[in-house]
Amino acid sequence: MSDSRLIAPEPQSEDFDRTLRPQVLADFVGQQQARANLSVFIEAARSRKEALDHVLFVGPPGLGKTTLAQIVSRELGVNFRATSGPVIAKAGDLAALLTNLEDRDVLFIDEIHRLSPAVEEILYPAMEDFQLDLIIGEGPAARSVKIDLAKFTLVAATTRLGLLTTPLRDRFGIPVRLQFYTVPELEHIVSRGAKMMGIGMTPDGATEIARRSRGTPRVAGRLLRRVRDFALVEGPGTINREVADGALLRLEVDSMGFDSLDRRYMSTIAVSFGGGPVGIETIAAALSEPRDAIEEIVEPYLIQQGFVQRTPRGRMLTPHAFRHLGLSVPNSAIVEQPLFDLDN
Ligand SMILES: Nc1ncnc2c1ncn2[C@@H]1O[C@H](COP(=O)(O)OP(=O)(O)OP(=O)(O)O)[C@@H](O)[C@H]1O
Ligand SMILES: [Mg+2]
Repeated sequence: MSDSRLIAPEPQSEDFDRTLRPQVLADFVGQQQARANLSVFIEAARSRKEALDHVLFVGPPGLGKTTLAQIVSRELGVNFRATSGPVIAKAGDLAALLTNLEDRDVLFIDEIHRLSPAVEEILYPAMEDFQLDLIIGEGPAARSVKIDLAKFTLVAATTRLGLLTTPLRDRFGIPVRLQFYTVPELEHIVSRGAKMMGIGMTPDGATEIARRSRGTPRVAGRLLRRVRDFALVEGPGTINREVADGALLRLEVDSMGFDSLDRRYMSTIAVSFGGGPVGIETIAAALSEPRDAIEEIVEPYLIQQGFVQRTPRGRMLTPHAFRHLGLSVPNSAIVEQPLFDLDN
């Protein structure tokens, strides 16, 4: 996926993430249910002076998984150590991290679905019994040693729950699924961001950006920054609806917040495959984009908005998508009931 994709929810270099990142649970907008539950569990763990149960954050990129992980450790008042699945190459790497933890510390593993199986094996007893089972040496001289670990909290994040093994999934006492944000929630985030950047913004300006942020705070922040540039250089210096709309159109973010890849995805299915059903591999090949990126980044929002459906026979466009593309709705686009959400 190209790095220049403006509304790409994955982090990009010039992100001003750090300044806008909420630091405490109370400043974290949206995800109401997740927030309410977390605050109870955190409070309980704190008052018992025990480690919080292991937490798994699941959801599309840019919804706040990393932010929440940091907030959890801050609210617990413990150390935060961060790593990620692909970085932990060997069992020994994880062992080194685990043995350095203190009681109740948070170990954050991002992209946990990308842990190697050998490393995952180490994690099971560590999570369950706070023990490391290591094999030292090889062949007949090999022996296993058990090392006691501090009672830590593993906080993990994944965009692909479906890629986690069941035993790993089952070891998280607190699974938290993050949802796309509503427009009012994103308005709140965008207004707060504008304030922090010291730029004026009218309520309708905030609404316009919020509506076109694909339900994703990271996208909202990025659009805000681009719109601010237009407002300062070519506009009235304040972000109102006209400025936001003009800027976003020039950035090829359409009225629904879809960008050129979203539109290419939908028009490929519409034009080349008669609206579907068509398999994900075929779509990926037609778009010359990696399948993972399409499944992780493009599809979740289009599905949530009801523009695409996952059916047992492949992806299908809904009438909304045809209308959005300005195409007539073919008879074949009858709404099929999705079997169930295959969960990535
Ligand atoms: N609820 C929120 N309120 C305000 N800003 C938020 C909120 N959630 C996320 N953000 C902002 O969105 C950006 C992305 O958040 P974060 O990095 O936590 O996402 P993520 O889910 O970890 O993404 P990825 O899957 O790519 O790692 C950050 O700049 C963060 O400040
Ligand atoms: Mg993250």
